[in-house]
Amino acid sequence: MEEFELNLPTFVTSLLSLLLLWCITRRILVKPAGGGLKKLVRPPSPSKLPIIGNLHQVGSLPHRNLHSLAKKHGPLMLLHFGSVPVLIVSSADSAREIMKTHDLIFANRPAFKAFEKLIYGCTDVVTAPYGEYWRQIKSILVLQLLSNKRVQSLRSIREEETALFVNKIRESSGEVVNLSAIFAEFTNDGIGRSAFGRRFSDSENGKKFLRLMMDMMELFGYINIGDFIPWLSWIGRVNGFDKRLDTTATEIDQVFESTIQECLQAQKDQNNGENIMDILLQIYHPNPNTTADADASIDRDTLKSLILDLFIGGTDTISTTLEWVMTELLRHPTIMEKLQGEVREIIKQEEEEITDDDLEKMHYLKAVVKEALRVHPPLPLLVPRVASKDVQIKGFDISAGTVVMINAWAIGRDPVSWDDPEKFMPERFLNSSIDFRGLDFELIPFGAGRRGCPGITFAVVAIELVLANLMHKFDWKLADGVQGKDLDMNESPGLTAHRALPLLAVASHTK
Ligand code: HEM
Repeated sequence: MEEFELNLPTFVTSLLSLLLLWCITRRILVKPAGGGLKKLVRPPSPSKLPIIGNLHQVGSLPHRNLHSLAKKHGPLMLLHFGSVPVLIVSSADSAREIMKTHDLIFANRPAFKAFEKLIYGCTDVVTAPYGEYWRQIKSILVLQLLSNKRVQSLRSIREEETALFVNKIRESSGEVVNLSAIFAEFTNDGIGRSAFGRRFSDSENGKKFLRLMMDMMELFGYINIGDFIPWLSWIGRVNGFDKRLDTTATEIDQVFESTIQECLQAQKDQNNGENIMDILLQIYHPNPNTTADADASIDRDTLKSLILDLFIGGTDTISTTLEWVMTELLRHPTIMEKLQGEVREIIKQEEEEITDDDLEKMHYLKAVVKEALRVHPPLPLLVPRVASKDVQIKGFDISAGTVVMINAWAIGRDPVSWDDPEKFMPERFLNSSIDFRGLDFELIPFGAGRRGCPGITFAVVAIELVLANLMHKFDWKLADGVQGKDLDMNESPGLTAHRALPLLAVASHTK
């Protein structure tokens, strides 16, 4: 009988090969309930490169590049950013599947390093993992800070800031004004006053905070290779990304600490009008005589991260919307005239204040804002979600851990949902019930479902009020004789899609 000899290298090699084969087949084959092996059906994918996957196809304006890819591969497309599977959703139908039918499975957010470092370990509403903690802080945000009652109570701040902003334009009547810069200052000061009771542009600390916010938004927009290819995360240490994260996080915290101390002092001196920081300090420190330090650090971090959400959510998005609304109106003078006609018909006197009740009567104004949000959603890819378990979407198998990006920019231009989608035509909304509150998936600039934006009312009232004032009090034309058709329409890279070039226009006072 031939003796069986154990050849160790051959045995180890065979064992490893079998193990590898098992891992590979396990990835692509699963056992269905009835037994047997079933091949997983993945959404179509463009071809990818080793290691980086499809990262090279994303470019600096991902919503545009992904839209072009989706035209070839379909409204559900599977890409790979390094080793991470990323599902790109580009139709209303597929978005409904993600944010309504399977909303719970897609209620999580991916944990990117920039979020973790800059937002106190993802302790805020935007980036917190789905679960009990997120539910608690979202309800604080929704019920205490962004409720209709609160939005109403912040009305005087909104109106005062709008009046200041109108004055600033009036003073530069006949001269070129940089509307992009004015909109950014307006939203920062509005949120600054609502959050801390003071205008940011007035103090050194405030100016520093604004600079840090800009750094933060830039860092959020940066693709950190380590988030997608973990074994390359050392690159962040070499290229300075990690250092920038650390420095920005430390500086933001210093500004927060001194602002909290100022607010506590102002509370003691009773010389502060109620603002969001005060409300948060009351929630976490019911006894006004105890200092915030006495409490657990999570409370203090949560407080800071909730304030950060107001800035992340409520400044860039609102100013970007205003920038694009005015861009479209300057490109379409007939639409601007029609809108001015509506506003001036409702508010007859030049010095009359525009109230929230007046806004309710301005149907064309609402249609103009909707149309601008359709073609220029400020967050064109919304905020990414992640699948918490395996699920089937429209017959395709999606694995747990897949990141999901919903291309609201592409959905707003989908000819399946919209006639003449490239045309700026507010009239399409006049006899339509389509709204942006998360029920109509062809128009989702604010997302939808559990993780949908809680700041819609806050944002929309601010945008409508500014726009109504701009239309009521001024006539507008583009600066330097630029014709509407020649206006640069490029977007800048980053999380929010601003105009690449500032919007320059000339206002003249209405007679
Ligand atoms: C034009 C203005 C705004 C736009 C276009 C916008 C858009 C969005 C989008 C697309 C999301 C993600 C939704 C999803 O995943 O389904 C979101 C989430 C969020 N927004 Fe807004 N937003 C705006 C204004 C605001 C304002 C004013 C605030 C607060 C003051 C705010 C606070 C938030 C928060 C906290 C979340 C996270 C919700 C969660 O993950 O549970 N947003 N927003």
